Amino acid sequence: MTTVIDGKAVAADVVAKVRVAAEQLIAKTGVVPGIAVVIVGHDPASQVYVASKGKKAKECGFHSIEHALSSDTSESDLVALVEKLNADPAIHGILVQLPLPNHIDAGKIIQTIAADKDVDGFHFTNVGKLGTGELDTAFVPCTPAGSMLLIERALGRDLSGLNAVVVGRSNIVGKPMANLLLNANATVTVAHSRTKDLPALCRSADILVAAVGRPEMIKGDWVKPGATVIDVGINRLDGGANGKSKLVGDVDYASAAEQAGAITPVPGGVGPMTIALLMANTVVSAFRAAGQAAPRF
Ligand SMILES: NC(=O)C1=CN([C@@H]2O[C@H](COP(=O)(O)OP(=O)(O)OC[C@H]3O[C@@H](n4cnc5c(N)ncnc54)[C@H](OP(=O)(O)O)[C@@H]3O)[C@@H](O)[C@H]2O)C=CC1
Ligand SMILES: Nc1nc(=O)c2c([nH]1)NC[C@@H]1CN(c3ccc(C(=O)N[C@@H](CCC(=O)O)C(=O)O)cc3)C=[N+]21
Repeated sequence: MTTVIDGKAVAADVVAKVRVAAEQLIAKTGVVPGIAVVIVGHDPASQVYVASKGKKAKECGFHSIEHALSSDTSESDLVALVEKLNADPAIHGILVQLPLPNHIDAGKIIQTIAADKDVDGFHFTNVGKLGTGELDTAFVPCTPAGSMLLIERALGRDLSGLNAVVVGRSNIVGKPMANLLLNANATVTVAHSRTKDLPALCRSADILVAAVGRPEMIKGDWVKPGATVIDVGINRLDGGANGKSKLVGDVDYASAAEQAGAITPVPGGVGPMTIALLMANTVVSAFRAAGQAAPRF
């Protein structure tokens, strides 16, 4: 039987733990975890994510602020805002929603965020710590960290001896995902647009992570029977109910579910975990700022 991995339920568990941790920190030290989300421009999908981040932050008992800037905001104004947030003791986590408008150098903005408030885990310091296995003091990017929690829950054992294939090599998903799997002792292959015979490579995977951005690209006959399939893809297609767009992953769910041992749906898989791990990283940051041993998630 195929297990459908319920990312929504696991995310709700994580959020509940974050809330308890925040209450304990507040009771002990008076420090209230604070998160600032910055959005530039009016991309509708980005606005949806930013709204749900604010809502979850309130659920966790955090101090939560949002800066919505117009799409013609200059790079120097954005740098100045990030520097102000870096210096604000009430803020423990800063997230600048990506993508940014073309006239702003996203890399420059990311490196301006103080590494100890970089709850996205995109700053060089955090990338380096993940690469060298310093996970106790790193911030790990939320989507791969959330995917890893789902993998651990689905498999319930150490990953030694298992083959993992990550399709996609972006800095925000594919590469950090590969590093996490390697840290967990899986044997990892990272595939991308130049990979030869991707279907055959995917068929070798006990753990298959799809982070490609191509709707339903990975078919059932690319999936090894019994494999754990994690679909990171979020693709909006026309033709949903009531003229709305329909959300699909990078995996052809219907055919892949026939082969997989466990599989994440889209929506309701990795997406909710991303937001839950953002809350987890923020509460961890607040514990560190207060000089307290941080909880683990
Ligand atoms: N659930 C969530 O919380 C999140 C979901 N996402 C979703 O995950 C997906 C990936 O995001 P992201 O990593 O930012 O995307 P990017 O566009 O940055 O990276 C896509 C990767 O896929 C590879 N690729 C593209 N086409 C193919 C192909 N035909 N065969 C093999 N590899 C291919 C690219 O290869 P190359 O490097 O050679 O170009 C690249 O490495 C998207 O659907 C995005 O919306 C992203 C972030 C969070
Ligand atoms: N600095 C930065 N950090 C990010 O982490 C970041 C970002 N920029 N830019 C955009 C991507 C994308 N992302 C998602 C978050 C939640 C869902 C999510 O909650 N998805 C729901 C569905 C939501 C819907 O209906 O649209 C689900 O899959 O069930 C999806 C995608 C975070 N990202």
